[in-house]
Amino acid sequence: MLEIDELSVRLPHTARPAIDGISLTVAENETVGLVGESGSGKSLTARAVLGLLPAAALTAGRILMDGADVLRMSPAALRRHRTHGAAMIYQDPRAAISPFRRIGDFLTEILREELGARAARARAVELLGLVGLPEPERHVRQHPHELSGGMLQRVVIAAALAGEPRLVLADEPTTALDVTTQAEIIRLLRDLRARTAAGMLFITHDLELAAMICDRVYVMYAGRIMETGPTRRLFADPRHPYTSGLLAATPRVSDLGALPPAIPGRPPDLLTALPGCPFAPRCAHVTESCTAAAPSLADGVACVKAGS
Ligand SMILES: Nc1ncnc2c1ncn2[C@@H]1O[C@H](COP(=O)(O)OP(=O)(O)OP(=O)(O)O)[C@@H](O)[C@H]1O
Repeated sequence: MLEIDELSVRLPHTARPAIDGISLTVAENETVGLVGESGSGKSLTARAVLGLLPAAALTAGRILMDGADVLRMSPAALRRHRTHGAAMIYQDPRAAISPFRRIGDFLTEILREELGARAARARAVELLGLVGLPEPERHVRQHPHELSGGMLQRVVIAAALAGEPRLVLADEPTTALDVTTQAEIIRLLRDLRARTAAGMLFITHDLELAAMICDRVYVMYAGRIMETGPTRRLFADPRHPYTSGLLAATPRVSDLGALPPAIPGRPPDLLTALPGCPFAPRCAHVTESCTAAAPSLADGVACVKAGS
């Protein structure tokens, strides 16, 4: 359904591409994780899929959605793509919905043009029921401040589902929520997956969270895919030192206050060119060949050591 083919995105006044030749697929009914630290290019990838890159960005490669290239769509095709093709669930529901608008108006905005006011309102009520809100008829008349963060995130999910999109892009959809609500939203997304044929690209910095919901995972670093594979395999047998580092650095309650080992150093910014493997400066297994040229993704891993 979604096939990203060698996508590169370069932003103005930068020394290297923010997205550097990534290839990625999502099939119908599949949930795929895109995992990595802040700044690795995850959100930019989602924006590219929606055709929402900054105007000054230079792109190469293709983003095929059911065979049509998003990077070459007409404005009319793009508009259609953003409701029925791919829809985004954003991180912070309070930032996504204007505090002055009723929930019903927020939802019908997307539907009114196609369905007319009456049918749009009925559909809004139906959608609120679909995402598990207890009193849809009442909620359409309410303002955002009358709902909790978790309820509002359900409204945002309902809005994303309004056009029955083929693909849902979920960008850190639970980061702004407390842990109980986070678990409820993950359960809802899993449940919706069983009831719709939509595929999902689930973006997170949290590998554990990705494991709860994703069939496959892509691990991204400095605009490149470092490793990819079925979630279970990736967890049981991480092959790239970055994946192992991310897993080891995930805090667990059972550690009883002991801090997990962090990956030393910071991810690189966009102002320095990186001739070799972008992870090399932080990698415990670095060899001379790592800094000479960036290893390409072969057999699911982009690493000289893991690939040998
Ligand atoms: N509109 C923009 N203008 C300039 N730089 C940008 C723009 N959008 C993103 N970037 C830069 O591109 C890089 C990738 O950003 P992106 O938001 O995709 O990362 P991310 O992995 O989603 O991180 P986060 O989890 O913090 O959102 C970062 O270095 C960021 O500063």
